[in-house]
Amino acid sequence: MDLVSLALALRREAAATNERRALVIAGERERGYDLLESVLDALSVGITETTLVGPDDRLRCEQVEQTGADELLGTTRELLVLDAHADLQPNALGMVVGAVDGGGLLVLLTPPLEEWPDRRGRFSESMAVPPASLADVTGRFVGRVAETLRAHRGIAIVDADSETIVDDGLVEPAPLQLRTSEPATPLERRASTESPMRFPTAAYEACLTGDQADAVAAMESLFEPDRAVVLEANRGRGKSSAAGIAAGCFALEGSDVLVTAPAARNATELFARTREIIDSLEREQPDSEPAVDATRDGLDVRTSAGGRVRFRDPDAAVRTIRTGGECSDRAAALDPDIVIVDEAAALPVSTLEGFLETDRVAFATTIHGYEGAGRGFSVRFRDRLEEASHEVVNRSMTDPIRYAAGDPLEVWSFRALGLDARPPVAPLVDDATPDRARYRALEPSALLADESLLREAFGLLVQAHYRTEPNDLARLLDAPNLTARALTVEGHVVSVALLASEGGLARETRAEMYEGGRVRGNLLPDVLASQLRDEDAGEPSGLRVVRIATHHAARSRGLGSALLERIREEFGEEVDWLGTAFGATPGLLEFWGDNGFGAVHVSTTKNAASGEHSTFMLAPTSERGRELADRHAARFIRRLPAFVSDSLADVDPDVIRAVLRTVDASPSLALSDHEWRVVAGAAYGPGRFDVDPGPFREVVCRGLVGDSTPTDLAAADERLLVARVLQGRAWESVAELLEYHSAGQCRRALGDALVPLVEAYGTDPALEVRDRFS
Ligand SMILES: CC(=O)SCCNC(=O)CCNC(=O)[C@H](O)C(C)(C)COP(=O)(O)OP(=O)(O)OC[C@H]1O[C@@H](n2cnc3c(N)ncnc32)[C@H](O)[C@@H]1OP(=O)(O)O
Ligand SMILES: Nc1ncnc2c1ncn2[C@@H]1O[C@H](COP(=O)(O)OP(=O)(O)OP(=O)(O)O)[C@@H](O)[C@H]1O
Repeated sequence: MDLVSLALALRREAAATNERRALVIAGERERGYDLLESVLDALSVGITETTLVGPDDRLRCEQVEQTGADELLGTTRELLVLDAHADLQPNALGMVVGAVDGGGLLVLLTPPLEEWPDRRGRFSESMAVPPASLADVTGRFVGRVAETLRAHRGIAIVDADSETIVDDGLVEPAPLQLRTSEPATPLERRASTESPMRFPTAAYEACLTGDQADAVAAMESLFEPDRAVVLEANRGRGKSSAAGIAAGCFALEGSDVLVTAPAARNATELFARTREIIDSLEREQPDSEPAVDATRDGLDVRTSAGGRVRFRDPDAAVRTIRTGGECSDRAAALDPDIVIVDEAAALPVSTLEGFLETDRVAFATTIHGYEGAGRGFSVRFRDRLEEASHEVVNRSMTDPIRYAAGDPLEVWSFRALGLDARPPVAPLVDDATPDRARYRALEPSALLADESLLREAFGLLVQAHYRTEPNDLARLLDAPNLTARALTVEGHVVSVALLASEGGLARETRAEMYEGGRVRGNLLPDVLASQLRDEDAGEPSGLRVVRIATHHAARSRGLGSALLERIREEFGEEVDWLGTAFGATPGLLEFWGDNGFGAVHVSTTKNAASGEHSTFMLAPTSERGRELADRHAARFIRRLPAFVSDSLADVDPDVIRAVLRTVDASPSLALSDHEWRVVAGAAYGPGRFDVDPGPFREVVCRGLVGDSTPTDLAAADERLLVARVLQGRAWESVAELLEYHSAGQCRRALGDALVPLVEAYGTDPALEVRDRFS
């Protein structure tokens, strides 16, 4: 068989099964393009159905760079060509495979497969983090891709240089078994369930799979108040469409449905289904007005029953819900009846929480995305959803829509990119304890040799962290600055940490950082040098815990702490410090604080993904590390009063309290006699905080920094001291935030909260004031 016949045979097979096939053309690049041209001529796929992903615009079709492959998300092509000669971006590979339609073909242009792992492209360069260089970056990830291409079905491999077919990739599917009965249609499936059908039958006729019908049926529960529906699915299972069909049905009933998603373009499929169902049902009613698109982009659809489906970006959507009818913006003023959040996993948890203020809400979320295997939704938001008053209806969707179940390219890409990596099932680890656990390194070679170890370790990292992507798997295997450690029980991973070497930088690199230049990796030295203006911060060497996770079935038993302890034992002699940076929550700050990490900085802006401010922490392991940590802790407490009232004024007071508690330094307190009289006057007498906040801030910092907080200070007092004194929030907003009846009550409470601080630190003039008023 020649290459053209092979390509035609692959396409035929793909079309017959509604699966996808891949053709790898491996060899010299120009030769590969020559062969590709002949394949394209023979396949005669339309230009609009073909895309080349690669560095040069060489074919007569759309072309995008690998770094721009996210344009393909949510779209499909019959033919996708990925030119991986000069570079392979792991995330792009995932997105490209995801965009091949059922019946379609993926063509990969690669160097000779045996040489491919030795090539270094832009992605490899991005892993050359100083002091390491490109020569230290390995090619294991590409080796894994090549090996899995060889091993998986449905993937043909052609040697372009010798023009030989190494593997024809044909699966030769058995002819379809004669079925004794036709499977139920989505409508029949819905009709066969016990619950009465509340959407019109057309809604179920519009569904493409039984799973989708189940999802639409779950959405019917939003007819009742206090319901939250969660639709979880891999990509391309039709969850957005299910939500769109349901939105249309509610609007046909006269409801106002607000749809939100990270970006308007994410909502196009949803609105397409909404419009289809509304158009089809309104056409049946002779005297009805047609659905009106009030906006040019089609993201506002109305029905003759007065219903509406409209898009708002997430922040505007939350504002709409919070302000309800009191909003001055007329368009936003309408309080929606139902809110649908699409691609919820890509939104910050703080934004998601805002949607819980509405009583009928649906979240559609991707489990294994091609752009990332993010599970932020399940990791962080699930608990909060369970605590809310809504009754939660969960549906997961597994039947793919764009191609048949069991499609070989999905199986291959999930394996090669770790997209379906999962932690061990709970029963395997739920009796894990620190003394039964074994500490082990997860060397790349060991991970490659043991697929189940790799799946468990990477799966745990994915599950624990919002947006762990194929790029992260590649980094784990190839980046010279990264390493991983785990605790296992009976061979199963129960706790895992990803570690990055940082610091140990040459003088020139440090100077570059200090002068604002971009130096790869080295997050902590970079923040300390470029933002906190410490040119020497990159000199000591350190180990940053990039990510740590304990299996959810074994948390709070000391495993995470034990893992950190073992890491400290192993690396303590080699490095000067351990460090970490993460989206600050009170619980996590407590975990790190208990493990000897002290905060030295909090980012001035929120992390776009987590919606939280990052905290930077150090735990010294040598004298040099101690000097670095002490210097930054001392500077941190010095700048705290001004810093918190400025950049951190909107942060949750509990986060600020937790940050302060971890700081490894004690602020000095040098108020003048007069200043002490002012503070004591507000604590015991008619004095006022707002006429001279400076001395109060110093006293409160002294009280809340470190772990020697006066014991009679209650948590509620601490919150008030943070919100009013340190953050400088107005009385009214503090009263509202902390649920005081009035600003006046809040004022009086502040006086009381100051008392333990004056008792603990006040000098004689302060005590004289106290005695005078008591
Ligand atoms: C750089 C980073 O990776 S930061 C991100 C850390 N990872 C995650 O958030 C992933 C999800 N969480 C986890 O996997 C785990 O909770 C870890 C890794 C944070 C802690 O692992 P564990 O094995 O539970 O740690 P360990 O048992 O030693 O300590 C638990 C203590 O940490 C604190 N803690 C940790 N996380 C939380 C939290 N989310 N909320 C409240 N307290 C917490 C508590 O003090 C807890 O003790 P408690 O349960 O008695 O109240
Ligand atoms: N009921 C339907 N009618 C017509 N087309 C549909 C239907 N359901 C899904 N599709 C098509 O299948 C593809 C995947 O559907 P959809 O975008 O709803 O899935 P998804 O699970 O949200 O996937 P993704 O996460 O990739 O957005 C889309 O191209 C969509 O047009």
